[in-house]
Amino acid sequence: MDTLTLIRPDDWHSHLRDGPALTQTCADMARYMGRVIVMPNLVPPVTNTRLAAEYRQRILRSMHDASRQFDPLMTLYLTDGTSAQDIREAAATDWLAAVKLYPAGATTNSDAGVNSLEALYPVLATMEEVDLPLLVHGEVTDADIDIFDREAVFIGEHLAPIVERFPKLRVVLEHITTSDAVEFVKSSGPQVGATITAHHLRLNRNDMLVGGIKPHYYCLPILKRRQHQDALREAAICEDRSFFIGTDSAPHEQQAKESACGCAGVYTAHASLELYAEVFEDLNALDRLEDFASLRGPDFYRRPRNTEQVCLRRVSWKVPESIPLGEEQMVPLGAGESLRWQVIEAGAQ
Ligand SMILES: NC(=O)N[C@@H](CC(=O)O)C(=O)O
Ligand SMILES: [Zn+2]
Ligand SMILES: [Zn+2]
Repeated sequence: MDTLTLIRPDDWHSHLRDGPALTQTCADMARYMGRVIVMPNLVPPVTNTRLAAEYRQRILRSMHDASRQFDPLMTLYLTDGTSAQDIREAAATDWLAAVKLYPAGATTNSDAGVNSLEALYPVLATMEEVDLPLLVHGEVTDADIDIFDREAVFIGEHLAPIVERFPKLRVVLEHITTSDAVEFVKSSGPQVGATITAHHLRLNRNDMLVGGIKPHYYCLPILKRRQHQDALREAAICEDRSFFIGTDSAPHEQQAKESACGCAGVYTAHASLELYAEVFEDLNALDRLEDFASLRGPDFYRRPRNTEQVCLRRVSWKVPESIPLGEEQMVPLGAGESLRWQVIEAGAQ
């Protein structure tokens, strides 16, 4: 098989950043994606509908030069101060698609995140009532919990109680990294979904740490051991439709990652579909890629499936060593390496 045609995918978890960075991130998204769930972890964070509307306008403006447009679906950043009124205002729009929970201190730009989840239960009750999904960065931040255990502990201590207490609340456990997460999602009802990134499908912690530390593989939740990677690969191609695409493409300037204290985040938007296609091919499951990338997400979010198509061609091409990010440069996943599939540009279809 030398070409692969899919209904146009969507990216259900992406960081576009702001300002000059939008030129590159939006152009990359526009090449593949019909809709993008835009993460709200700007500085300052996107905590209400007005800020989200302004951010959305900046994104739409920076798409002017892109070959085509994607539909930015915005998210609200949950804080200790989020009110039921904030939730109702968000739910009244059709472009504010979800609310994002960052435990305070868990990841990049999460200082304004939630300190006590239990204190926000009234807000979660409103979200359940108005049917606004909760997206979760699922890691505890306790200093005495090992970084490799933080997702599993979060699931047991925080996520399971939420899912039990709010049975109709739609929840997405974002960028899952462990077999514990896979098992939890499988054992929950269809209101609990999970996104899986291309880098967590392709890499494990040996890739990051053996033979020298690779700062461009450092992201949160951190890459886990091989057995967990295998569980994610199995989940991505299994019959359970709760697992779907979400790249967590997260650009950082090269200097900020190649540093004594490097930032967490991996940029994959330059080749998102190609990176997933290689994994699915390695698993002999290319026929499952469309369901994962293009169908399950809209079904979970209760939005129409896209009607356009994208076409990939089997051709070897080399990922650039670095690409622009505003005035700076960033190192994308697979920099300098060859990929086996390439999306044929929209104009050439
Ligand atoms: N995944 C990451 O390692 N980083 C993300 C934040 C996030 O999604 O946790 C970022 O914004 O850089
Ligand atoms: Zn996250
Ligand atoms: Zn993210």
